[in-house]
Order: sequence, then structure tokens, then C-alpha cells
Amino acid sequence: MAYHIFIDGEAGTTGLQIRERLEAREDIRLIQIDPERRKDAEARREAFARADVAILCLPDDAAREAVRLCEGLDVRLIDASTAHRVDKAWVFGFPELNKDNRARIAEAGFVSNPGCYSTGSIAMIAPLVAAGLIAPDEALSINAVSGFTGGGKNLIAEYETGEAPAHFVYGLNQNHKHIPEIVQQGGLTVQPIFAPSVGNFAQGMAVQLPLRLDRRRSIPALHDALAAHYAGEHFVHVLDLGEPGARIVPTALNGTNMMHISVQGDQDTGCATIVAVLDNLGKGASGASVQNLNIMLGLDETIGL
Ligand SMILES: NC(=O)C1=CN([C@@H]2O[C@H](COP(=O)(O)OP(=O)(O)OC[C@H]3O[C@@H](n4cnc5c(N)ncnc54)[C@H](OP(=O)(O)O)[C@@H]3O)[C@@H](O)[C@H]2O)C=CC1
Ligand SMILES: CC(=O)N[C@@H](CCC(=O)OP(=O)(O)O)C(=O)O
Repeated sequence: MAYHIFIDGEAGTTGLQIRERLEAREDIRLIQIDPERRKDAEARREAFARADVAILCLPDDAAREAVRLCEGLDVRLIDASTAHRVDKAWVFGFPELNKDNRARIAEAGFVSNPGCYSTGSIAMIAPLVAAGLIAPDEALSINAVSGFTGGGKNLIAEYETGEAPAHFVYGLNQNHKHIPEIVQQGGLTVQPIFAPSVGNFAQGMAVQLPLRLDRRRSIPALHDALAAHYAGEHFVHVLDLGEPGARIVPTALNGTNMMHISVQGDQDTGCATIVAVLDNLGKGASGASVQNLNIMLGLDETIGL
């Protein structure tokens, strides 16, 4: 038996990498529409009607429109956009979030994938809030660097034509679209200061969470809480203390659905950083979509990843 899957926006950056991960699979039949009609509501509704699961790889407004097109149809949805991430009617698509979330994804009709920066941020913050090592109202800051594919076709074009700088910081008004989901799913009551940036490399990202240490919140305590949370997980690994060495490279996990989390710092000065490394198009988008699809279909979540 094969499952019928429709990737709405399959020619885009995220959609293309999902298609690459699915097209060789015997258990999946991809539903495709004539590229000329890719924005045609009728053609898309016909595709949704034939699908067991549809994956939305669209700008936010088009994702909202897709949900309207699916009204009355028996199709389950995974949305890679920002449109539904803090919507309580949708299950947040980070299976490793807590002990219940994988089962919720398995049963869900509507799954909203985290953003790429959010995946790294929430992966570090949520377990530490749950362990009482970060207070929900603590003044946190998050610094990050992403490859330019994170900005989709438009930013890719800027880099390919050589217009874009080697590195730039942005999100300076503190209104980045990932902040609401980081607050909600991180278990925070106070908005963190978020400082994203883009470098001249296609894929990969490093997300840093600087933290002050004290006697209770020591480097081993942070490490052990994260290691306990992710024990047994296939795609999220907490590195041993000292393992990353002096340099952490954002591109280290490119082409995979992995995320590595490491804790480093200096107990004497009370300064530490936790760092999450992932591929923005792997665990940050396309890989995560396939992992969630596998979970929703009741399959081994590592198939094709
Ligand atoms: N890139 C990344 O690292 C990540 C992206 N995301 C999210 O995934 C979604 C897709 O992003 P990304 O792949 O980067 O974006 P792209 O711009 O690369 O691709 C978007 C695709 O959607 C198509 N599209 C636009 N409007 C419609 C419509 N009304 N109906 C059907 N198709 C439409 C576009 O077609 P055309 O080009 O012809 O207009 C394009 O193929 C976004 O919401 C993004 O925020 C999430 C996590 C990470
Ligand atoms: C480098 C870059 O531009 N990144 C994008 C986020 C990419 C992403 O995760 O998009 P979604 O929120 O739709 O999931 C940005 O900062 O807006």
C-alpha cells in the first residue's frame, strides 16, 4: 500500500528538498500538478482531495489559503510556514519537545513545523525551563547565524547574483516572525532578545543561547538536564562536555536531519553558551517535515532521513 502525498509549493526551496527525500520511496506516491497551474486554486484543491497528507511549503498567506481550500476534505496537513505555529488548533511539529508531543503528532490532522531558528532555540530553552534551570521570566538573548537558503528563493537570488554581503545581521526591531513560537513553545513569559544573521553559505545554522551560571546552574547541570531530555532520541544529540572543541561550524550537519546541542563556558567567570547546530533545510524545515510525515503515517520516523 502506498500513501498519497501532495507537496504544495514543491518547486520552492523547502518543497524541493522534501520532494528529493520522498521521490525514491516505494511507500509514497507523490501527487503533482502541472507547474503552470501551481497557483490555481482548483488544481490545488483537486490535489488536496487525492492526498492522504499534504505538506504546505508556501508563503504564509498562501498556506492560509491552502487550509481554506482543504475545508471539507479528508486530508491531513503539515505546514512548513509560520502561519499556524502558535495556533492552538495545530500540533507543534517538534516531536522531541516533551514526552507527549510525538504521540500528538501521530494523531494530528494539522501539524505546524517550527521555524529553523525556532527549532534550535526551543530545543535548548524548553527542557531547561521544564528542569527549572531557566526561569520563564528570565531575560534571555539568542544569537544565530543561518545560511542564505533560509530566506527562500528571493534571498538565494541575491547571493547567486553576488549582490548580498558576506554576512549581515537583521531582525533588529525585535519583531522576527519566530519570536512568538519561541516564547510559546519554550515556556517563556518574557520575550527573548533575538539577534539573527545570515552568512554567505547556502545551508546550515548555529543558534546560541548565552546564560549566566551560578552554583545551581552549573555547566554540568545544564548539560545533564539536556542530555536526560534527549536521551534515546535519534535526531537530537547532546554532545559530551568538551566535544565540540574551540570552533563550532554551522554547516557541520548539512544534508542531515540531525541537531547537535553543546554546552560550553567557564564556571569561574559564570559565563556559558549553549549552541544548537542544524541544517535549516534539514531539521529546520524539509527533514523535519518528512520526520513528522513518517510519525503521522505510523512509520519508523527515520525512513528516508
Ligand atoms: N527556507 C527555509 O530554510 C525555511 C522555510 N520555511 C518556510 O517554508 C515556506 C516555504 O519557504 P521557502 O521554500 O524557503 O520559499 P520559496 O520562496 O523558496 O518557495 C515558495 C514556493 O511557494 C510557491 N508559491 C507562492 N505562492 C503560491 C501560491 N499561492 N500557490 C502555490 N504556490 C505558491 C512559490 O512559487 P513561485 O516561486 O513561482 O512564486 C515557490 O515555489 C515559507 O513559509 C518559509 O517561511 C520554514 C523553515 C525553513
Ligand atoms: C535566513 C532567513 O531569512 N531566514 C528566515 C527564516 C527561515 C524560516 O525558518 O522560515 P519560517 O519561519 O517560515 O519557517 C527569516 O529570518 O525570516
